[in-house]
Amino acid sequence: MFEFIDVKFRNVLEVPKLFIEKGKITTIVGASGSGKTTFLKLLNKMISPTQGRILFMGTDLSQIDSIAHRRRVSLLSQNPVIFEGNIRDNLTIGLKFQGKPLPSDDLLIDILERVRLQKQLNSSADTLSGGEKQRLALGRVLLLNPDVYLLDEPCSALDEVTEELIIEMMADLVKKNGKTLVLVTHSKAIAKHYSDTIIEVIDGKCSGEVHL
Ligand SMILES: Nc1ncnc2c1ncn2[C@@H]1O[C@H](COP(=O)(O)OP(=O)(O)OP(=O)(O)O)[C@@H](O)[C@H]1O
Repeated sequence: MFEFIDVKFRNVLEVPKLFIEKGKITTIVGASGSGKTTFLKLLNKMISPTQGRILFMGTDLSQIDSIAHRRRVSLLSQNPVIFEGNIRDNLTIGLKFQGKPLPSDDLLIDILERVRLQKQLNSSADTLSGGEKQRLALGRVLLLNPDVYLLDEPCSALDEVTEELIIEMMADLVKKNGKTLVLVTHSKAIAKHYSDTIIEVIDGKCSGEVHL
């Protein structure tokens, strides 16, 4: 689905050759500051290579409209923004930006269940804990229904049990709905258990698949 050819981004990240497969789970591991977030940002065209090329379904990303691309490839950042307002507003804000019709409350409640957030749609979002905010933001991305999910440590504020449930839910989505997941995680256990491919970034260099 993605192919990296001699890619560099400034002196931050170097990816000589790499494939990311459609319909699979690819996990990115590496030390803090090694370049994992930069890798995800290249995939959804938030930044562009300063050298080399990235192909998406065979087309150079430089030839693809950035906004159209981000509708197909959604990035959930490490510290997602939670907007003023209630849970419903926060779930639907992405759809509103995209000019898409708003879903029924039943669908929104189903999304909250999938991200294991036991809150009412009308309750305020700013009093949520860090981990609850993470799950709310994941719910927002699920509603956008992209082809590719780029999740940057989506469970960093969650306990192990909830983390497992959330990753399990995402893995199910990949299997049943043919989605593609690229996941940054610090958990080697999660990486080992769920990944089809594990990629390690070491000091800004990403040389392909590793076996943990
Ligand atoms: N646009 C940029 N220009 C220059 N340097 C950058 C840019 N973006 C990030 N960096 C630097 O590149 C390095 C890698 O950053 P990145 O956020 O990709 O790391 P990371 O592996 O995701 O870290 P963490 O696990 O702590 O989130 C950092 O030292 C960061 O300061």
